[in-house]
Amino acid sequence: MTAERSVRKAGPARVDTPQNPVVLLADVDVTYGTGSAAVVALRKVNISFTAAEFTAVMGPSGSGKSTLLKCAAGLMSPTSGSVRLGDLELTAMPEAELAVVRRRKIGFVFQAFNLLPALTAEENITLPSLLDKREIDREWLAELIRKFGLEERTGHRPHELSGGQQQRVAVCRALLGRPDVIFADEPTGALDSHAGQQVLDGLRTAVDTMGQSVVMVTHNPVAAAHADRVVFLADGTVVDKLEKPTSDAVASRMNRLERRA
Ligand SMILES: Nc1ncnc2c1ncn2[C@@H]1O[C@H](COP(=O)(O)OP(=O)(O)OP(=O)(O)O)[C@@H](O)[C@H]1O
Repeated sequence: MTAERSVRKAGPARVDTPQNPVVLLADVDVTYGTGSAAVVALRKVNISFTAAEFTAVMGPSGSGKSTLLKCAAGLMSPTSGSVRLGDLELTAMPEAELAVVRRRKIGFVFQAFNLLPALTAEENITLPSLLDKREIDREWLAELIRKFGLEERTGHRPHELSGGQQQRVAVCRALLGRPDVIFADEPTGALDSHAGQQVLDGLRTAVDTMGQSVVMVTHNPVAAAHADRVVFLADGTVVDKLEKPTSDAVASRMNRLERRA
């Protein structure tokens, strides 16, 4: 059986949540290494992410943000607990099946853009769909290019684009396949504030007008203030949440956590 055909449905959810979550982590623990070298990176994390919701994940260095993102995106398996994407249980799913799930259902945006230098902006945007032998929705592609202000740049290669334009290409690439969720790891970390603002506005628009679920790790309170809520981690545990965050409120909670760390 091909990996595509064998992507399994999970059993009933173990945790009730008010809305149908796109991603649900239940009792997730992650320990790196063993014995005296063991590092506990996540402890009993319970969290869900829903459609049309923009979540920022914050916390001091080493608090477990990247580990949380990797588990939620099926890039690593937790030591124990459950990670569900819709009705798919990702833990213990064989890697070949996970790769298909990631390709079809998850969009990624990284700090370092990760564009292929030899390809034009448009080729970078369409590459994952082509590799997956999916037909390109040309209308959707044109709409994304327009929304992200890249009409004059589709034929340019990454080195001919500004950092902000490169990241907008990466966001379009993530959105083209209409993923269930987009995970963004410090998407504005390498950008100046104006370029960062454009990328964040694009993600915000994707949430508001396309019902996209976006989960973003950031160190920047101004970036986090674009989200609907901020989840704060400390020592591998969710210690706080802030709805409708302002950058001042986020900065003050982060100060408190950093003093504690
Ligand atoms: N591969 C690994 N092997 C051992 N320990 C690891 C590994 N990856 C992460 N850790 C440890 O797990 C903990 C959580 O790391 P993680 O990278 O998730 O934190 P973070 O909040 O993303 O940090 P930062 O903000 O500095 O990127 C840290 O103590 C880190 O040293």
